[in-house]
Amino acid sequence: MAKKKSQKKSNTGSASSSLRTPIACVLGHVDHGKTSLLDKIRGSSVVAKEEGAITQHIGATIIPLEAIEKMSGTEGKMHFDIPGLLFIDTPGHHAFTTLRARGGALADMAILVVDINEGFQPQTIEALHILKNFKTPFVVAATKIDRIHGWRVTENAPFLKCYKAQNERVQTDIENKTYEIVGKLSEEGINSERYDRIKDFSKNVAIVPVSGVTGEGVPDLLMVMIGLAQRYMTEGLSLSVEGPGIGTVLEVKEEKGLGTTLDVILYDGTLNVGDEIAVGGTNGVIETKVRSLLQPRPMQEILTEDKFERVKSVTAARGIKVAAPNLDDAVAGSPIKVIKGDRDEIVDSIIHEMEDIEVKLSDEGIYIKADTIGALEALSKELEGHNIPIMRAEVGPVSRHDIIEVGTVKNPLLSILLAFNTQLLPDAIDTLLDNSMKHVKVFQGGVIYHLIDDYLEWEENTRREIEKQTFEKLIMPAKIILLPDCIFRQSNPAVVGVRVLGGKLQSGINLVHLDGRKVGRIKQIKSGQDSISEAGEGKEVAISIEGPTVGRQIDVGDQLFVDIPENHVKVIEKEMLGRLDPGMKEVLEEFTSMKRKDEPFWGK
Ligand SMILES: Nc1nc2c(ncn2[C@@H]2O[C@H](COP(=O)(O)OP(=O)(O)OP(=O)(O)O)[C@@H](O)[C@H]2O)c(=O)[nH]1
Repeated sequence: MAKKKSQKKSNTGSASSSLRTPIACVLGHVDHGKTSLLDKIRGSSVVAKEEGAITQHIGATIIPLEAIEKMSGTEGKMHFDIPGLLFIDTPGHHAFTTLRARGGALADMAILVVDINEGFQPQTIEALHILKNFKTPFVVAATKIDRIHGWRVTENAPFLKCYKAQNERVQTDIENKTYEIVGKLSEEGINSERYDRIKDFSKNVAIVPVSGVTGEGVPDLLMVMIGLAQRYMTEGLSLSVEGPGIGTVLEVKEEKGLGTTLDVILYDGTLNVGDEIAVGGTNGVIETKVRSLLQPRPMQEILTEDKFERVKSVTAARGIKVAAPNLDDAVAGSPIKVIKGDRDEIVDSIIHEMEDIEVKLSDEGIYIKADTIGALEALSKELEGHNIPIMRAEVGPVSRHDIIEVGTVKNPLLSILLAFNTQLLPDAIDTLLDNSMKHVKVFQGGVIYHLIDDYLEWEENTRREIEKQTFEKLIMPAKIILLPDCIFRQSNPAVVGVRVLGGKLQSGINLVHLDGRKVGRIKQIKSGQDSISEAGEGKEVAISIEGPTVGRQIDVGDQLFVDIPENHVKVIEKEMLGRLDPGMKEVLEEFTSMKRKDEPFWGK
């Protein structure tokens, strides 16, 4: 398992007292049970811990170690320094990629949710690629085990305990389905195993069978996560509680009576009311002062008028709402830092982090836009995987200017804009309707693989259409022989019976002898009384040829080629060779070798 980037070691207290709560995100395919699992994790830990002890934060929930130990029945049996786990409340890869910190993912670890009955689906793979790109350690939760036919429910029980209580068929079913997931992960270059069979967690991804509804396996899942964090990530989790606060903006939200506020995950240091802060905005870095820090009121006080409780100071890691002036332009996913020490350096570091987009750009390619840096990166990585080149990548809504830029791209397959999770501004829509922008195509969507699939499908169809138009105009190879007893007219035009020996004979084209001498142009092809435009291999037809006289320039038994122009040969050899039938290919080879006898590079 990859380690997170190491962070500055804390200089306060012992290692154990300075470990912060690891931040976890839940990812996976639509409907595979992300929300249910998160709810279950929150719900069962509320049960496990006495009322009020579980802390619901802004945008996140902390599951304290004590609650995890109680659920799994491991209290006092093992020693952990990790204080618990902080789960980001919004599941899905959009949240994951938006939440950035230190140029990577904010989440220290992740749960990849896979419905055990459905297995890997497109978004599972997409999520896996994102986790791989960010080098985020993860655990696979194989959900919906309670849907396996014959499953005996033992609510919220550890997995192994309830696994033993199942009949043999159910056990075999789980084994097989788990190994299907192992197989899929292996295709992606990842070793994995059911968690209880893993000896070295640094080399294998753990798969924990769970139910987000009946709760089996949830204690095991949490234990595995705590264990992983404790054993492999402690360096990245060291924390200077007393240092200036650093966090990531989860959401920019308008709140009644408070104006624009920021929901922030504070992952390092302390944030106080009155602190000066810097945060990334659409028009540069915003510098402002914390007016208030707010957290949700405890359950029992929910009926009071004010839904938030004010606090003076908070320390990492936790979710908190920040109220301050001038936050309207703040951007979700941007860093937020307490200004202490060198102001310019802090502002620069925010600018740098906001601009630090890892997208490989090409000289020729499509345009992409997304609502956040993380989303842009995730999209670009997936495009890279499909070998789709990107010329430009930007954060923000699609503007008129963007459409005009795309409009300058001449290649019809690349005058494309993919807008991921971001809107088209009204002037962009107007511009798209303009006649001069007819070749510009915009794809919009909120699911990366849908967006890419839509584009690829369109691209394939358009490419085929363009090829069809090009190929329809091409003169194709053909070789014919003049048949005996079929001279219908000597000349002006000569009308003769021929058999097509190979290729496709078209009217309106020129014929040459096998040595290249010119013969004349086919005026018409007739099959019986019908005039036809082309004749394939084996067909016997009558053709009228302008130019030659039978008995002089041509005669019975002569074999003739269609004279293919040089630029047509180029296109056929480059683009169509794979699609030519063997007879046509053979004729093309004969024809080009005749042409290349004197000019080796003819048609190349
Ligand atoms: N029986 C059973 N049903 C489950 C389980 N997990 C989820 N479901 C059901 O599956 C459906 C989808 O679950 P969600 O938790 O909403 O899935 P999700 O991945 O969050 O879905 P999106 O937010 O739409 O991506 C719901 O009807 C859940 O009740 C499970 O472990 N067991």
